[in-house]
Amino acid sequence: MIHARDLTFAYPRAGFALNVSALDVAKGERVGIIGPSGTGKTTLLNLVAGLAQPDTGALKVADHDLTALDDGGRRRFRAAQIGFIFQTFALVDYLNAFENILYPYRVGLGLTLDRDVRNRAQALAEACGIAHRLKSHPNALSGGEQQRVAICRALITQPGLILADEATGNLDPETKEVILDVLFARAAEQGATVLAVTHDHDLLPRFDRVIDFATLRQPAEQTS
Ligand SMILES: Nc1ncnc2c1ncn2[C@@H]1O[C@H](COP(=O)(O)OP(=O)(O)OP(=O)(O)O)[C@@H](O)[C@H]1O
Repeated sequence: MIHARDLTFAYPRAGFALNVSALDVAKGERVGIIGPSGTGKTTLLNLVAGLAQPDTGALKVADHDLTALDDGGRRRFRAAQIGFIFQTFALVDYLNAFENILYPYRVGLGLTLDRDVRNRAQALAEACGIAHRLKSHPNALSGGEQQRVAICRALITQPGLILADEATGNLDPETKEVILDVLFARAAEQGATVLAVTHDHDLLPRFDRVIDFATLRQPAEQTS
């Protein structure tokens, strides 16, 4: 599902350079990524999602060569393939929780919002314990509730690849387990792959494989 070779990416002004020599994740695998803050884990997820373009290297995701796609191609790839749970949630303030879950259908890109999708949104919200909050806007929701809306939004399109950036970081231990159950159950139903960054070592036994980010990342050249 994911094949990366000799990927490099830099934020020159921040003096940050990422170098991933090889990353391979099979279809249906549930892979956790651990590593210290600021080392580039989110940056790697952004590259895999096509939200950032590698400076050099090869990157194939779901049979798409991401280095060969233009902006529009990457947007269509994301809509069709990726569910991204952002560390900062990235909810839309002026939409309520239900509308936020359905957001991928607002931005078009060939997705059709019908009754099945609405029913799926309702079922996801119920499974995540936020069905009673669906009329509320993000600023009226707790951090944990916002995070669960973000998780439902990532799952609503039934993506083949779920990218999760600290997806349970704002949840209490019990809710964390419930939400991971929902995430993994939905992924299993869809045969989806999960690549999840986490600082939560209690959750690691639940993954098929855990990658220490340091083993992916070769010593970075300072670009400043
Ligand atoms: N948009 C940006 N512009 C410039 N520098 C950035 C940008 N985003 C991230 N960086 C820098 O890139 C480096 C890697 O950031 P990244 O968020 O990928 O790390 P991380 O390992 O996910 O960290 P954490 O575990 O704290 O979330 C950091 O030094 C950060 O300051």
